[in-house]
This record gives sequence, structure tokens and C-alpha cells, in this order.
Amino acid sequence: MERIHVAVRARPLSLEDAKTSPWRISGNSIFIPNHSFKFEFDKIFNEHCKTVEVYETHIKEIVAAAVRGFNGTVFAYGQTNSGKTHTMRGSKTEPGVIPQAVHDLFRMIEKVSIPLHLVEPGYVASAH
Ligand SMILES: Nc1ncnc2c1ncn2[C@@H]1O[C@H](COP(=O)(O)OP(=O)(O)OP(=O)(O)O)[C@@H](O)[C@H]1O
Repeated sequence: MERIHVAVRARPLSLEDAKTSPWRISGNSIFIPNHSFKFEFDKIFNEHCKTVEVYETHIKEIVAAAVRGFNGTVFAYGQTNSGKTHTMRGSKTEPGVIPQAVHDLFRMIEKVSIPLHLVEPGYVASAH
């Protein structure tokens, strides 16, 4: 995996927004029809994707690498209401990547033979 991986997650639009949003997704690109620009990303998850897919695609391996001693960071960036909390924290019905990572982390720790691990959880949310 590349050292830095940039993925976009599109969230479902309201009916009103869907009428006016000019943006279209094609593969891993976002564009406005009849305009020359096109923005390419490592991965685009469309509005139908579930958080588990986001987690399984890129984040699970970062958690696994952390257990092997590698540093890793996952952060969500976006305008207000774009779905950062939905993706990171989630809900009971659709857990976010944080609860999925914590679950996996302890499952992986149980399996390795090193007797002692120190887990120091932290969570930072910033609004500017
Ligand atoms: N992929 C999604 N599927 C369904 N609903 C979503 C999705 N992403 C976000 N939402 C809903 O959209 C609303 C805004 O999402 P959320 O609170 O996660 O945004 P945010 O980026 O954390 O906003 P803020 O920066 O203002 O805290 C919430 O009601 C959330 O449940």
C-alpha cells in the first residue's frame, strides 16, 4: 500500500440536493459534465457503500500493521454534514470505523504471543 492513501466517501444526497448537485462519479474520479476538469482519487466510495466496506478496504490493514509495530493514521476531513462522524463513529446499526478498529485490535492482540500490550485510545475532533 502507498504511504498516503486518499479516499472519498460520497454520502446520499437529499432529494433537493440531488436535483441541484452537478457532481458525478465515475470509477475513482469526480467531475462535472461538460467541464474539462476531473479530480482523481485513490478510491471513491459511492453513496451506496456501507462503512464496513470502507473499513475492510483500507483501514483494517492499518490496524493490523499497528499490531506489528507500525505507525498509522486514519482521519476524516470534510465540510460540515459531509459524513465524518457517520464514518468514524457510526451508530449501533452501522458502526463506524473506530469501533470496528477497536474490535479488530483486541481480536488481533489476543492472537499474538507477546504477553503485554498497552493500548491508549484517543479521539480528536477539530472544527475550524
Ligand atoms: N454514508 C451515509 N449514509 C447515510 N447517512 C449518512 C451518511 N453520511 C452521513 N449521513 C448522515 O448525514 C448527516 C450528517 O453526517 P455527520 O454528522 O456524520 O456529518 P459530519 O461531517 O460529522 O458533520 P459536522 O462536521 O457538522 O460534525 C447525519 O444525519 C448522518 O447520519
